[in-house]
Amino acid sequence: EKFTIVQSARAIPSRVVTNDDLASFMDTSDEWISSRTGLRQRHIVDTEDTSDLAVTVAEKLLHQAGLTADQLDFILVGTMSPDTLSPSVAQIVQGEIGAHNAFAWDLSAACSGFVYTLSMASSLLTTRYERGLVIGAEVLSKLVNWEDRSTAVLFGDGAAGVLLERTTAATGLLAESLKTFGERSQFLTAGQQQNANHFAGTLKTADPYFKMDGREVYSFATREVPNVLNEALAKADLTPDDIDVYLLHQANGRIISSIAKRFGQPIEKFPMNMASYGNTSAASIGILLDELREAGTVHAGQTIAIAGFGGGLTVGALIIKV
Ligand SMILES: O=C(O)C1CCN(c2ccc(-c3cc(CO)ccc3Cl)cn2)CC1
Repeated sequence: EKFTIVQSARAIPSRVVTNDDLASFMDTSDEWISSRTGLRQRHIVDTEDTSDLAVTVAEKLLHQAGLTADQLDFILVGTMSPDTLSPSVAQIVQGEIGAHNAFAWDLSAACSGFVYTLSMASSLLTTRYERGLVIGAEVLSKLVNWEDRSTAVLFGDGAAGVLLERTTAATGLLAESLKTFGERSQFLTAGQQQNANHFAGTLKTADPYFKMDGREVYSFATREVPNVLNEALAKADLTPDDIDVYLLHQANGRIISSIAKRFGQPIEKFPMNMASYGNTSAASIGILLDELREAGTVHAGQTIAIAGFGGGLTVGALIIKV
């Protein structure tokens, strides 16, 4: 399905929190965190909320493209950490930038959020619309229990996105494989809200913070990511060698290494930047893509694969001709 990635941009909070910063108030260490996860630091907001980061991304994309906001047909935001349930982050962005001709909504697919949202945008561009934004934006620091060292050390805040335009060129989505395993949803949860309505019976304890069965999510990712990559490649009639670079959700360095090994591709094709950002859920692939486009590592003419995996439990892969 034909689209071009016209621009990419990212918005990263300025505050850096290192592993040692965490160790100063939590029973953890730089050695444990970096050896088990590959993370060395993360960016944590001061007063910005998710929509502030998303607005910055949208403004950068329009400025870089020399476009005005009213030239957009849609704004889609993948997030699991919205400011509010209503308005959505996408609707706040639409209002803030004055995209009078764009419809806007959020999509919630945790760490597969960018992949699922890009797939949705591709469908919009192939059927009816000309131009839109796909943004992944997260302030996961609001969902973290900062006394739970097993999860607090893993996550970071950030946003990134792309400006997409319909095209007649042979670029865009070649194939996809999106899968959801709801029966495993309890292995990675966050944001449960309390309902104390007048008629409520016994209230279940609302747990607003991240809870993760790391072993279950780890094994899920190493099993299911190769499956969706292989399925998408088969649909595109391509082999793993045909892919120039694999952009995987930046959750954990050891997970990406084991996926690359199982998938039989050199680790050089799996760039990683989680050391700098931590796990930023729906923002992670967009941040990596923007950095790699800036460095020229990802450029026109290549065939790339992007894959998300995590909460839901969800997993998904897109094969894209850039
Ligand atoms: O080595 C250890 O003891 C532990 C072993 C468990 N680890 C994990 C496990 C899972 C995740 C993870 C999280 C999300 C949520 O966005 C999505 C996708 C993944 Cl694969 C991150 N880390 C950390 C080090």
